[in-house]
Amino acid sequence: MTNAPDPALLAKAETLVEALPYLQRYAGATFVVKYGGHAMGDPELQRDFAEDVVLLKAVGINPIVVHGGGPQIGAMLKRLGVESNFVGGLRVTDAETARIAEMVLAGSINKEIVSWIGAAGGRAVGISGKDAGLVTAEKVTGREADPLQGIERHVDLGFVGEPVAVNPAILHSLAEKDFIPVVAPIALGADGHTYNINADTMAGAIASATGASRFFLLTDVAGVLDKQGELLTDLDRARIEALKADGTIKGGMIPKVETCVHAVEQGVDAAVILDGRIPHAMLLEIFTRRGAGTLVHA
Ligand SMILES: Nc1ncnc2c1ncn2[C@@H]1O[C@H](COP(=O)(O)OP(=O)(O)O)[C@@H](O)[C@H]1O
Ligand SMILES: CC(=O)N[C@@H](CCC(=O)OP(=O)(O)O)C(=O)O
Repeated sequence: MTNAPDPALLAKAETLVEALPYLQRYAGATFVVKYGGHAMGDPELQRDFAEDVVLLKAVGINPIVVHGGGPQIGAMLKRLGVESNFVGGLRVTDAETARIAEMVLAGSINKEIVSWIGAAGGRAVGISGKDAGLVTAEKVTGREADPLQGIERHVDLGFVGEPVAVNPAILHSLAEKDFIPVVAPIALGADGHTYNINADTMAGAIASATGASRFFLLTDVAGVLDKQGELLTDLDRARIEALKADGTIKGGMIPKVETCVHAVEQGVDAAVILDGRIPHAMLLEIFTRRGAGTLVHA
C-alpha cells in the first residue's frame, strides 16, 4: 500500500507553488491589459481571457482592461456602406465614422467584455475615456509617404485623437472597491469633440498614468516576428527602431511597439506583446517561468 499522490494532482500543486514568488511580488500592483479586436472572436478564448482577468483580481492584482475592436468597427462600417481608410495604422475618422466607432467600441464591445468578466465571477465596470474625465484627447495629424514626390505629406485624419492628459482617479476608485475597469478607446477633446483613439495608444497612456507594473498587449500573432517569422523574445528601443527602419515591423505592429517603448520609458516595468490565441496566455506569462511573447524593456 503506497500513499504516493496522483502525479497529475502533484503537477497541479507544483504549478501553484511555482506561482508563489510571482503572487508575492505582484500583490497590490496594477496590470494594464490591452485586448485587441483581432484577439476576440473565439468564445472559449474569450472565457479564458475573462477567467485570467478575474483570477488576477482574486489574487490581489488590479487589472485594468483596455480594448480595441478595429475589425468589428470595419464590419459595421461595411454594413452601413461607409467607406474607411487607414493612414499609418490609424483609421481616418469623419464625424459619422466617429459616431459608429463609439457605438461599436463603447456600446457593443465594451459591454460584451463586461459580460464575459461577469460570467467568470468578476465585477467589471465598462467606461470610455469620456467617463469622469479619464482621458482628454487632442487631434493627431497623420503622415503618409508620397512616392511621386519622395516626401512625407501630412494627412487630415479627422477625429483621430491621442491622449494628452489622463486622470486615473476613476480607475483607482473602481479598483479600490474591487471592480475591474474595462475601458473603450474613445475620449473627448478640450474642443468638445469625440475622438477615436488607437487602442494600443490608449492602453499605453493608461498604463503610464496608473503606474502599472505590467502592460500586456494581446493580439493575433506570437509577438514581434523577425523577417524569417521567428519570435523575437526581447526588444529595446534601439532594436525596435532598426526593425521599423528595415520594414520588419509594420502596419498594426508599429503602434504596439511604439506604445510599449513609451510605456517602459514612463516607468512601466515591462511591456509584453502576447499571443491572444493561446489559452490563458496572460497567466502563463505572469505566473510561470516559461514567459511567452515579446518583452519590451527600457
Ligand atoms: N514584425 C511583425 N511581427 C508580427 N506581426 C507584425 C509584424 N509587422 C506587422 N505585423 C502585423 O501586426 C498585426 C497585429 O496588429 P493589429 O492587426 O493592429 O492587431 P490588434 O487588432 O490585436 O491590435 C499582426 O497580425 C501582423 O499582421
Ligand atoms: C484611430 C484608430 O485607428 N482607432 C481604432 C480604434 C480601435 C482599435 O485600435 O482596435 P484594435 O486594437 O482592435 O486594432 C479604429 O478605429 O480601428
